Amino acid sequence: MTINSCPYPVFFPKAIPSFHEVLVVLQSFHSPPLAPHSVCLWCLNSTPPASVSVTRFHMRFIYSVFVSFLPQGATIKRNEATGEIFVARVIHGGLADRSGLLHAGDRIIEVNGFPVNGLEPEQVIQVVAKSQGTIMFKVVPITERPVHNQTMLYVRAMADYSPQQDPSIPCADAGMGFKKGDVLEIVDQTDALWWQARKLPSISACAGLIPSTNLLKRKQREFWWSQPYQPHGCIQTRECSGFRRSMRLCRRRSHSISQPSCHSRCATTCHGTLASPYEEVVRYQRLPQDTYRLIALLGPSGVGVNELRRRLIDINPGIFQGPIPYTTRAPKSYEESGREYHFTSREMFDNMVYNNKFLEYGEYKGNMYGTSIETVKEILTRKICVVDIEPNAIQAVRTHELKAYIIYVKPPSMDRLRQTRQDAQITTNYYINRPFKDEDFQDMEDAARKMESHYWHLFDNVIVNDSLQEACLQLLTAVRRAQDEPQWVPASWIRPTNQP
Ligand SMILES: Nc1ncnc2c1ncn2[C@@H]1O[C@H](COP(=O)(O)OP(=O)(O)OP(=O)(O)O)[C@@H](O)[C@H]1O
Repeated sequence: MTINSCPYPVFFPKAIPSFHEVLVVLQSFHSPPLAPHSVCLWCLNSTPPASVSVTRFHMRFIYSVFVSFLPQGATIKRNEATGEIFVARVIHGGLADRSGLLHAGDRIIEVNGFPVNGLEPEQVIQVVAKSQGTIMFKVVPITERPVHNQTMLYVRAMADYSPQQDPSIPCADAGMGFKKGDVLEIVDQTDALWWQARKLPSISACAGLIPSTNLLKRKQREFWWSQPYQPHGCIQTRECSGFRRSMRLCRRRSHSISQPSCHSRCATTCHGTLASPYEEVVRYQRLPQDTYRLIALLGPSGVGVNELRRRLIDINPGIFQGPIPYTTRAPKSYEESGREYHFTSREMFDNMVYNNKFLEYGEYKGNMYGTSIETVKEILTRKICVVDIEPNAIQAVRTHELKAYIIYVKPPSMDRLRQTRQDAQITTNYYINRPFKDEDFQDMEDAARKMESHYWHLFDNVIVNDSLQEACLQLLTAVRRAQDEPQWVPASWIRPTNQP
Protein backbone atom coordinates (compact mmCIF):
# COMPACT_ATOMS: atom_id res chain seq x y z
CA MET A 1 0.00 0.00 0.00
CA THR A 2 1.26 3.46 -0.72
CA ILE A 3 1.09 6.88 0.77
CA ASN A 4 0.01 9.63 -1.56
CA SER A 5 1.81 12.91 -1.52
CA CYS A 6 -0.36 15.87 -0.74
CA PRO A 7 -1.32 17.86 -3.81
CA TYR A 8 -2.88 20.57 -1.67
CA PRO A 9 -1.29 23.52 0.10
CA VAL A 10 0.58 22.52 3.19
CA PHE A 11 0.84 24.85 6.12
CA PHE A 12 4.33 25.29 7.47
CA PRO A 13 5.09 27.15 10.65
CA LYS A 14 6.78 30.43 9.79
CA ALA A 15 9.94 31.26 11.69
CA ILE A 16 10.13 28.76 14.50
CA PRO A 17 13.27 29.04 16.61
CA SER A 18 15.33 25.87 16.44
CA PHE A 19 14.80 25.02 20.08
CA HIS A 20 11.13 24.65 19.34
CA GLU A 21 9.64 21.37 18.42
CA VAL A 22 8.05 20.98 15.02
CA LEU A 23 4.95 18.99 14.47
CA VAL A 24 5.77 16.25 11.99
CA VAL A 25 2.26 16.21 10.68
CA LEU A 26 0.71 19.49 9.71
CA GLN A 27 -2.82 20.54 9.10
CA SER A 28 -4.16 21.24 5.64
CA PHE A 29 -7.41 20.91 3.77
CA HIS A 30 -8.33 18.16 1.40
CA SER A 31 -11.23 19.24 -0.72
CA PRO A 32 -11.46 16.26 -3.08
CA PRO A 33 -11.28 13.18 -0.86
CA LEU A 34 -8.13 11.08 -0.88
CA ALA A 35 -8.02 7.84 -2.83
CA PRO A 36 -9.06 4.76 -0.87
CA HIS A 37 -6.36 3.15 1.28
CA SER A 38 -4.19 6.25 1.23
CA VAL A 39 -2.98 8.74 3.74
CA CYS A 40 -1.55 12.19 3.51
CA LEU A 41 1.33 12.52 5.91
CA TRP A 42 1.23 16.28 5.66
CA CYS A 43 -2.32 16.98 6.59
CA LEU A 44 -2.99 13.44 7.69
CA ASN A 45 -6.40 13.22 6.24
CA SER A 46 -6.55 9.52 5.74
CA THR A 47 -8.93 6.94 4.47
CA PRO A 48 -8.09 3.99 6.68
CA PRO A 49 -6.55 1.55 6.42
CA ALA A 50 -3.37 3.13 5.16
CA SER A 51 0.16 2.21 5.91
CA VAL A 52 3.67 3.44 6.22
CA SER A 53 6.89 1.58 6.57
CA VAL A 54 8.97 2.22 9.64
CA THR A 55 12.40 0.64 9.88
CA ARG A 56 13.79 0.44 13.36
CA PHE A 57 17.37 -0.12 14.42
CA HIS A 58 17.79 -1.55 17.84
CA MET A 59 21.26 -2.72 18.80
CA ARG A 60 22.25 -4.71 15.73
CA PHE A 61 18.79 -5.98 15.12
CA ILE A 62 16.95 -4.38 12.23
CA TYR A 63 13.31 -4.93 11.55
CA SER A 64 10.61 -3.42 9.39
CA VAL A 65 6.99 -3.02 10.28
CA PHE A 66 3.84 -1.74 8.65
CA VAL A 67 1.53 0.33 10.71
CA SER A 68 -1.85 1.89 10.19
CA PHE A 69 -1.63 5.62 10.19
CA LEU A 70 -4.35 7.77 11.68
CA PRO A 71 -4.47 11.56 11.79
CA GLN A 72 -1.87 13.46 13.83
CA GLY A 73 1.52 12.28 14.99
CA ALA A 74 4.52 13.50 16.86
CA THR A 75 6.80 16.46 17.31
CA ILE A 76 10.51 16.37 16.58
CA LYS A 77 13.40 18.40 17.93
CA ARG A 78 17.14 18.70 17.37
CA ASN A 79 19.86 18.14 19.92
CA GLU A 80 21.82 21.36 19.45
CA ALA A 81 25.08 19.77 20.62
CA THR A 82 25.04 16.71 18.36
CA GLY A 83 22.65 17.78 15.60
CA GLU A 84 20.64 14.58 16.09
CA ILE A 85 16.91 14.62 15.42
CA PHE A 86 14.69 13.12 18.06
CA VAL A 87 11.01 12.48 18.49
CA ALA A 88 10.22 15.12 21.11
CA ARG A 89 6.79 13.85 22.02
CA VAL A 90 4.13 11.60 20.66
CA ILE A 91 0.68 13.10 20.53
CA HIS A 92 -1.67 10.99 22.59
CA GLY A 93 -4.33 9.25 20.50
CA GLY A 94 -2.62 10.23 17.26
CA LEU A 95 -0.92 8.42 14.47
CA ALA A 96 2.38 7.56 16.10
CA ASP A 97 0.80 6.78 19.43
CA ARG A 98 -1.64 4.32 17.92
CA SER A 99 1.05 2.63 15.87
CA GLY A 100 2.98 2.03 19.09
CA LEU A 101 6.18 2.29 17.07
CA LEU A 102 7.37 5.82 17.70
CA HIS A 103 8.21 7.01 21.19
CA ALA A 104 9.46 10.21 22.71
CA GLY A 105 13.24 10.01 22.69
CA ASP A 106 13.53 7.83 19.55
CA ARG A 107 16.24 9.10 17.23
CA ILE A 108 15.32 9.58 13.57
CA ILE A 109 18.23 8.71 11.32
CA GLU A 110 16.71 8.78 7.85
CA VAL A 111 13.52 9.70 6.10
CA ASN A 112 13.17 7.74 2.85
CA GLY A 113 16.90 7.05 2.81
CA PHE A 114 17.74 10.72 3.34
CA PRO A 115 19.99 11.25 6.39
CA VAL A 116 18.48 13.86 8.67
CA ASN A 117 21.32 14.25 11.15
CA GLY A 118 22.33 17.90 11.47
CA LEU A 119 19.21 19.21 9.76
CA GLU A 120 16.89 21.72 11.35
CA PRO A 121 13.54 20.20 12.36
CA GLU A 122 11.86 22.35 9.69
CA GLN A 123 14.20 20.88 7.06
CA VAL A 124 13.23 17.37 8.15
CA ILE A 125 9.63 18.32 7.58
CA GLN A 126 10.58 19.50 4.08
CA VAL A 127 12.16 16.11 3.40
CA VAL A 128 8.95 14.42 4.48
CA ALA A 129 6.96 16.84 2.36
CA LYS A 130 9.01 16.16 -0.76
CA SER A 131 8.78 12.38 -0.45
CA GLN A 132 6.65 10.46 -2.91
CA GLY A 133 4.88 7.18 -2.30
CA THR A 134 5.85 5.13 0.73
CA ILE A 135 7.65 7.07 3.42
CA MET A 136 10.23 5.18 5.38
CA PHE A 137 11.63 6.33 8.69
CA LYS A 138 14.82 4.80 10.06
CA VAL A 139 14.65 5.08 13.80
CA VAL A 140 16.93 4.17 16.69
CA PRO A 141 14.55 3.50 19.52
CA ILE A 142 15.13 5.00 22.92
CA THR A 143 16.54 2.31 25.17
CA GLU A 144 14.67 3.22 28.33
CA ARG A 145 11.13 4.27 27.65
CA PRO A 146 9.49 6.33 30.38
CA VAL A 147 6.79 4.43 32.18
CA HIS A 148 3.47 6.12 31.43
CA ASN A 149 1.14 6.75 34.25
CA GLN A 150 -2.14 5.70 32.74
CA THR A 151 -4.30 7.26 35.47
CA MET A 152 -6.59 9.77 33.84
CA LEU A 153 -6.83 13.12 35.49
CA TYR A 154 -9.72 15.48 34.87
CA VAL A 155 -9.45 19.15 35.66
CA ARG A 156 -11.48 22.30 35.28
CA ALA A 157 -9.49 25.17 33.82
CA MET A 158 -9.50 28.17 36.13
CA ALA A 159 -7.72 30.36 33.58
CA ASP A 160 -7.72 30.98 29.83
CA TYR A 161 -4.87 29.72 27.68
CA SER A 162 -4.00 30.28 24.03
CA PRO A 163 -1.01 28.43 22.52
CA GLN A 164 -0.86 30.94 19.67
CA GLN A 165 -0.11 33.71 22.16
CA ASP A 166 2.42 31.73 24.16
CA PRO A 167 5.94 32.22 22.84
CA SER A 168 7.29 29.56 25.18
CA ILE A 169 5.25 26.63 23.85
CA PRO A 170 7.55 24.09 22.15
CA CYS A 171 5.16 23.68 19.22
CA ALA A 172 2.17 25.99 18.86
CA ASP A 173 0.63 23.71 16.22
CA ALA A 174 0.47 20.91 18.72
CA GLY A 175 -0.95 23.20 21.44
CA MET A 176 -4.52 23.26 22.67
CA GLY A 177 -6.25 26.42 23.81
CA PHE A 178 -8.87 26.46 26.52
CA LYS A 179 -11.10 28.84 28.40
CA LYS A 180 -11.94 29.19 32.09
CA GLY A 181 -14.44 26.53 33.05
CA ASP A 182 -13.51 24.02 30.30
CA VAL A 183 -13.14 20.47 31.57
CA LEU A 184 -9.90 18.88 30.37
CA GLU A 185 -8.84 15.27 30.33
CA ILE A 186 -5.14 15.14 31.09
CA VAL A 187 -3.83 12.13 29.20
CA ASP A 188 -0.09 12.55 29.65
CA GLN A 189 1.87 14.16 32.47
CA THR A 190 5.24 12.64 31.65
CA ASP A 191 6.75 16.02 30.91
CA ALA A 192 6.93 18.25 33.96
CA LEU A 193 6.24 21.35 31.90
CA TRP A 194 3.96 20.37 29.04
CA TRP A 195 1.06 18.03 29.51
CA GLN A 196 -1.18 16.54 26.87
CA ALA A 197 -4.90 16.95 27.23
CA ARG A 198 -8.23 16.72 25.49
CA LYS A 199 -11.07 19.14 25.95
CA LEU A 200 -14.36 17.52 27.00
CA PRO A 201 -16.69 16.66 25.48
CA SER A 202 -14.12 15.65 22.89
CA ILE A 203 -14.79 14.72 19.32
CA SER A 204 -11.11 14.31 18.56
CA ALA A 205 -9.06 11.30 19.59
CA CYS A 206 -5.95 13.48 19.53
CA ALA A 207 -4.65 15.39 22.48
CA GLY A 208 -2.95 18.81 22.48
CA LEU A 209 -0.18 20.37 24.51
CA ILE A 210 -1.10 22.46 27.53
CA PRO A 211 1.09 23.93 30.27
CA SER A 212 1.37 21.84 33.43
CA THR A 213 0.01 23.24 36.70
CA ASN A 214 3.44 24.47 37.77
CA LEU A 215 4.21 26.02 34.41
CA LEU A 216 0.86 27.79 34.16
CA LYS A 217 1.24 29.10 37.70
CA ARG A 218 4.65 30.43 36.76
CA LYS A 219 3.24 32.09 33.65
CA GLN A 220 0.48 33.70 35.70
CA ARG A 221 3.03 35.03 38.18
CA GLU A 222 5.23 36.36 35.38
CA PHE A 223 2.43 37.99 33.46
CA TRP A 224 0.20 39.29 36.22
CA TRP A 225 1.41 42.82 35.57
CA SER A 226 0.33 42.67 31.94
CA GLN A 227 -3.23 41.61 32.73
CA PRO A 228 -5.96 44.23 32.56
CA TYR A 229 -6.82 45.51 36.03
CA GLN A 230 -9.64 43.60 37.61
CA PRO A 231 -11.11 44.67 40.89
CA HIS A 232 -10.35 42.44 43.84
CA GLY A 233 -12.71 39.48 43.94
CA CYS A 234 -13.62 40.21 47.53
CA ILE A 235 -14.84 43.72 46.88
CA GLN A 236 -18.44 43.73 47.90
CA THR A 237 -20.89 43.93 45.05
CA ARG A 238 -24.33 45.32 45.48
CA GLU A 239 -26.20 42.40 44.00
CA CYS A 240 -28.64 40.78 46.29
CA SER A 241 -31.72 38.71 46.42
CA GLY A 242 -33.56 36.71 48.98
CA PHE A 243 -37.05 36.36 50.25
CA ARG A 244 -36.85 38.78 53.12
CA ARG A 245 -36.50 42.30 51.88
CA SER A 246 -34.28 43.59 54.64
CA MET A 247 -31.99 40.63 54.22
CA ARG A 248 -31.78 41.40 50.50
CA LEU A 249 -31.18 45.07 51.09
CA CYS A 250 -28.61 44.49 53.79
CA ARG A 251 -26.60 42.43 51.34
CA ARG A 252 -26.91 45.17 48.78
CA ARG A 253 -25.53 47.85 51.01
CA SER A 254 -21.98 46.67 50.68
CA HIS A 255 -21.81 45.59 54.27
CA SER A 256 -22.40 41.97 53.53
CA ILE A 257 -19.56 39.60 54.18
CA SER A 258 -19.38 36.05 52.95
CA GLN A 259 -18.63 33.47 55.51
CA PRO A 260 -15.97 32.34 56.27
CA SER A 261 -14.80 35.91 56.20
CA CYS A 262 -12.96 37.33 53.27
CA HIS A 263 -9.76 37.59 55.14
CA SER A 264 -9.62 34.08 56.43
CA ARG A 265 -10.58 32.43 53.14
CA CYS A 266 -9.03 34.77 50.61
CA ALA A 267 -6.56 32.14 49.52
CA THR A 268 -9.33 30.15 47.95
CA THR A 269 -11.84 32.88 47.24
CA CYS A 270 -9.78 35.50 45.58
CA HIS A 271 -6.42 34.08 44.68
CA GLY A 272 -7.69 30.62 43.93
CA THR A 273 -7.06 31.09 40.25
CA LEU A 274 -3.46 32.06 40.89
CA ALA A 275 -3.01 29.31 43.46
CA SER A 276 -4.19 26.58 41.13
CA PRO A 277 -4.94 27.15 37.46
CA TYR A 278 -6.52 23.70 37.26
CA GLU A 279 -9.05 22.30 39.69
CA GLU A 280 -9.16 18.52 39.78
CA VAL A 281 -12.70 17.31 39.09
CA VAL A 282 -14.47 13.97 39.15
CA ARG A 283 -17.79 12.80 37.80
CA TYR A 284 -20.29 12.75 40.65
CA GLN A 285 -23.75 11.27 40.57
CA ARG A 286 -25.89 11.82 43.66
CA LEU A 287 -27.38 8.58 44.94
CA PRO A 288 -31.05 8.52 46.03
CA GLN A 289 -30.03 8.09 49.69
CA ASP A 290 -27.56 11.04 49.58
CA THR A 291 -28.55 14.48 50.79
CA TYR A 292 -29.61 16.85 48.02
CA ARG A 293 -27.19 19.23 46.39
CA LEU A 294 -27.63 22.87 47.27
CA ILE A 295 -28.96 24.97 44.41
CA ALA A 296 -27.32 28.40 44.47
CA LEU A 297 -28.58 31.13 42.13
CA LEU A 298 -26.70 34.30 41.41
CA GLY A 299 -26.81 37.11 38.93
CA PRO A 300 -26.62 40.87 38.64
CA SER A 301 -29.09 42.90 40.69
CA GLY A 302 -32.54 43.06 39.13
CA VAL A 303 -32.00 40.23 36.64
CA GLY A 304 -34.68 38.11 38.29
CA VAL A 305 -32.78 35.76 40.62
CA ASN A 306 -35.32 36.19 43.37
CA GLU A 307 -38.30 35.93 41.02
CA LEU A 308 -36.98 32.63 39.64
CA ARG A 309 -36.24 31.29 43.09
CA ARG A 310 -39.71 32.22 44.32
CA ARG A 311 -41.38 30.62 41.30
CA LEU A 312 -39.35 27.44 41.67
CA ILE A 313 -40.36 27.04 45.30
CA ASP A 314 -43.99 27.86 44.47
CA ILE A 315 -44.03 25.08 41.87
CA ASN A 316 -43.57 22.50 44.60
CA PRO A 317 -42.95 23.66 48.17
CA GLY A 318 -42.88 20.01 49.18
CA ILE A 319 -39.63 19.59 47.22
CA PHE A 320 -38.04 23.03 47.20
CA GLN A 321 -37.34 25.29 50.16
CA GLY A 322 -35.34 28.41 50.95
CA PRO A 323 -33.53 28.94 54.26
CA ILE A 324 -35.04 31.31 56.81
CA PRO A 325 -32.49 34.01 57.66
CA TYR A 326 -31.34 35.02 61.15
CA THR A 327 -31.74 38.61 62.27
CA THR A 328 -31.03 40.73 65.32
CA ARG A 329 -33.91 43.11 64.62
CA ALA A 330 -37.00 43.02 66.83
CA PRO A 331 -39.93 41.00 65.47
CA LYS A 332 -42.93 42.93 64.22
CA SER A 333 -46.31 42.21 65.75
CA TYR A 334 -47.35 39.80 63.00
CA GLU A 335 -44.00 38.03 62.75
CA GLU A 336 -43.14 34.72 64.32
CA SER A 337 -39.64 33.45 65.01
CA GLY A 338 -38.79 30.66 62.57
CA ARG A 339 -41.35 31.83 59.98
CA GLU A 340 -40.13 35.17 58.56
CA TYR A 341 -36.79 35.18 60.39
CA HIS A 342 -35.03 33.44 63.24
CA PHE A 343 -34.96 36.35 65.70
CA THR A 344 -31.87 36.31 67.81
CA SER A 345 -29.83 38.54 70.12
CA ARG A 346 -26.83 40.48 68.88
CA GLU A 347 -24.61 38.51 71.23
CA MET A 348 -25.83 35.21 69.83
CA PHE A 349 -25.46 36.50 66.27
CA ASP A 350 -21.88 37.65 66.91
CA ASN A 351 -21.15 34.28 68.39
CA MET A 352 -22.39 32.58 65.24
CA VAL A 353 -20.25 34.90 63.12
CA TYR A 354 -17.26 34.10 65.29
CA ASN A 355 -17.84 30.38 64.83
CA ASN A 356 -18.24 30.62 61.04
CA LYS A 357 -21.88 29.57 61.18
CA PHE A 358 -23.10 31.79 58.34
CA LEU A 359 -22.90 31.32 54.60
CA GLU A 360 -23.13 35.08 54.45
CA TYR A 361 -24.24 37.87 56.72
CA GLY A 362 -24.51 41.63 56.71
CA GLU A 363 -25.93 44.72 58.33
CA TYR A 364 -28.91 46.84 57.36
CA LYS A 365 -30.16 49.86 59.33
CA GLY A 366 -28.17 48.78 62.37
CA ASN A 367 -29.50 45.21 62.39
CA MET A 368 -27.65 42.06 61.39
CA TYR A 369 -28.98 39.50 58.92
CA GLY A 370 -27.45 36.16 57.97
CA THR A 371 -28.04 32.77 56.35
CA SER A 372 -26.95 29.91 58.57
CA ILE A 373 -25.05 26.94 57.14
CA GLU A 374 -26.79 24.61 59.62
CA THR A 375 -30.23 25.72 58.38
CA VAL A 376 -29.21 24.97 54.80
CA LYS A 377 -27.74 21.58 55.76
CA GLU A 378 -30.85 20.61 57.67
CA ILE A 379 -33.10 21.44 54.69
CA LEU A 380 -30.88 19.41 52.35
CA THR A 381 -31.59 16.24 54.33
CA ARG A 382 -35.29 16.59 53.44
CA LYS A 383 -35.67 18.88 50.44
CA ILE A 384 -33.79 20.72 47.75
CA CYS A 385 -32.56 23.93 49.34
CA VAL A 386 -32.51 26.91 46.97
CA VAL A 387 -30.47 29.96 47.92
CA ASP A 388 -29.46 33.12 46.16
CA ILE A 389 -25.94 34.20 46.87
CA GLU A 390 -23.47 36.97 46.33
CA PRO A 391 -20.45 36.09 44.21
CA ASN A 392 -18.25 36.37 47.28
CA ALA A 393 -20.18 33.52 48.88
CA ILE A 394 -19.42 31.14 46.03
CA GLN A 395 -16.49 29.53 47.82
CA ALA A 396 -18.53 29.16 50.99
CA VAL A 397 -21.09 26.99 49.16
CA ARG A 398 -18.60 25.02 47.06
CA THR A 399 -17.94 22.53 49.83
CA HIS A 400 -18.01 18.79 50.38
CA GLU A 401 -21.06 19.20 52.64
CA LEU A 402 -23.23 21.42 50.44
CA LYS A 403 -21.98 20.38 46.98
CA ALA A 404 -23.57 23.49 45.54
CA TYR A 405 -24.73 23.51 41.96
CA ILE A 406 -24.27 27.11 40.91
CA ILE A 407 -26.65 28.59 38.39
CA TYR A 408 -25.84 31.94 36.91
CA VAL A 409 -28.84 34.01 35.83
CA LYS A 410 -27.77 36.11 32.88
CA PRO A 411 -29.61 39.12 31.52
CA PRO A 412 -30.79 38.95 27.90
CA SER A 413 -29.90 41.70 25.39
CA MET A 414 -30.82 45.33 26.14
CA ASP A 415 -33.63 45.18 23.62
CA ARG A 416 -35.12 42.09 25.22
CA LEU A 417 -34.75 43.64 28.69
CA ARG A 418 -36.73 46.67 27.52
CA GLN A 419 -39.41 44.46 26.01
CA THR A 420 -39.77 41.91 28.80
CA ARG A 421 -39.44 44.23 31.83
CA GLN A 422 -42.09 46.77 30.75
CA ASP A 423 -44.35 45.92 33.69
CA ALA A 424 -41.58 44.87 36.10
CA GLN A 425 -40.47 46.85 39.15
CA ILE A 426 -36.94 47.29 40.42
CA THR A 427 -36.36 47.51 44.18
CA THR A 428 -34.00 50.40 44.77
CA ASN A 429 -31.46 50.65 47.56
CA TYR A 430 -33.90 53.00 49.28
CA TYR A 431 -36.55 50.33 49.57
CA ILE A 432 -38.63 51.83 46.78
CA ASN A 433 -40.19 49.89 43.93
CA ARG A 434 -40.26 51.71 40.61
CA PRO A 435 -40.32 50.79 36.90
CA PHE A 436 -36.99 49.88 35.29
CA LYS A 437 -35.08 52.63 33.44
CA ASP A 438 -32.50 52.23 30.71
CA GLU A 439 -29.75 53.04 33.26
CA ASP A 440 -30.86 50.04 35.32
CA PHE A 441 -30.49 47.78 32.31
CA GLN A 442 -27.08 49.29 31.59
CA ASP A 443 -26.01 48.71 35.23
CA MET A 444 -27.28 45.15 34.96
CA GLU A 445 -25.23 44.53 31.83
CA ASP A 446 -22.10 46.04 33.36
CA ALA A 447 -22.49 44.00 36.53
CA ALA A 448 -23.12 40.86 34.46
CA ARG A 449 -19.95 41.44 32.44
CA LYS A 450 -17.86 41.81 35.61
CA MET A 451 -19.44 38.80 37.24
CA GLU A 452 -18.85 36.65 34.19
CA SER A 453 -15.23 37.70 33.82
CA HIS A 454 -14.50 36.83 37.45
CA TYR A 455 -16.61 33.79 38.12
CA TRP A 456 -17.66 32.14 34.85
CA HIS A 457 -15.49 29.07 35.54
CA LEU A 458 -17.41 28.39 38.75
CA PHE A 459 -20.86 28.33 37.16
CA ASP A 460 -22.37 24.90 36.61
CA ASN A 461 -25.20 26.24 34.51
CA VAL A 462 -26.18 29.50 32.85
CA ILE A 463 -29.79 30.55 32.31
CA VAL A 464 -30.63 33.61 30.25
CA ASN A 465 -33.65 35.20 31.92
CA ASP A 466 -35.44 36.39 28.80
CA SER A 467 -38.93 34.95 28.87
CA LEU A 468 -39.73 34.24 32.50
CA GLN A 469 -41.66 31.11 31.67
CA GLU A 470 -38.84 29.71 29.56
CA ALA A 471 -36.27 30.60 32.23
CA CYS A 472 -38.37 28.78 34.87
CA LEU A 473 -38.48 25.67 32.71
CA GLN A 474 -34.74 25.81 32.21
CA LEU A 475 -34.27 26.21 35.94
CA LEU A 476 -36.38 23.15 36.67
CA THR A 477 -34.38 21.11 34.15
CA ALA A 478 -31.10 22.35 35.60
CA VAL A 479 -32.16 21.47 39.14
CA ARG A 480 -33.25 17.99 38.08
CA ARG A 481 -29.92 17.46 36.30
CA ALA A 482 -27.98 18.61 39.34
CA GLN A 483 -29.73 16.08 41.56
CA ASP A 484 -30.11 13.11 39.20
CA GLU A 485 -27.40 13.22 36.54
CA PRO A 486 -23.62 12.88 36.76
CA GLN A 487 -21.81 16.21 36.98
CA TRP A 488 -18.20 17.32 37.21
CA VAL A 489 -17.48 18.39 40.77
CA PRO A 490 -14.23 19.24 42.57
CA ALA A 491 -12.41 16.02 43.47
CA SER A 492 -11.95 17.35 47.02
CA TRP A 493 -15.72 17.04 47.58
CA ILE A 494 -15.51 13.32 47.02
CA ARG A 495 -12.06 12.74 48.49
CA PRO A 496 -11.92 15.45 51.15
CA THR A 497 -8.41 16.71 51.83
CA ASN A 498 -7.04 18.57 54.81
CA GLN A 499 -6.73 21.71 52.77
CA PRO A 500 -9.10 24.54 53.65
N1 LIG B 1 -37.94 37.33 32.70
C1 LIG B 1 -38.59 38.35 33.28
N2 LIG B 1 -39.51 39.02 32.58
C2 LIG B 1 -40.16 40.07 33.14
N3 LIG B 1 -39.97 40.50 34.39
C3 LIG B 1 -39.06 39.86 35.14
C4 LIG B 1 -38.33 38.75 34.63
N4 LIG B 1 -37.51 38.31 35.59
C5 LIG B 1 -37.69 39.08 36.65
N5 LIG B 1 -38.63 40.01 36.40
C6 LIG B 1 -39.10 41.08 37.28
O1 LIG B 1 -37.98 41.96 37.49
C7 LIG B 1 -38.04 42.50 38.80
C8 LIG B 1 -36.73 42.24 39.51
O2 LIG B 1 -36.62 40.83 39.72
P1 LIG B 1 -36.02 40.25 41.07
O3 LIG B 1 -36.56 40.97 42.25
O4 LIG B 1 -36.16 38.79 41.04
O5 LIG B 1 -34.52 40.68 40.87
P2 LIG B 1 -33.25 40.12 41.60
O6 LIG B 1 -32.37 39.52 40.59
O7 LIG B 1 -33.63 39.28 42.74
O8 LIG B 1 -32.55 41.44 42.04
P3 LIG B 1 -32.60 42.19 43.46
O9 LIG B 1 -32.13 41.18 44.44
O10 LIG B 1 -31.70 43.32 43.28
O11 LIG B 1 -34.02 42.56 43.68
C9 LIG B 1 -39.24 41.86 39.48
O12 LIG B 1 -40.33 42.76 39.35
C10 LIG B 1 -39.49 40.62 38.66
O13 LIG B 1 -40.84 40.22 38.70
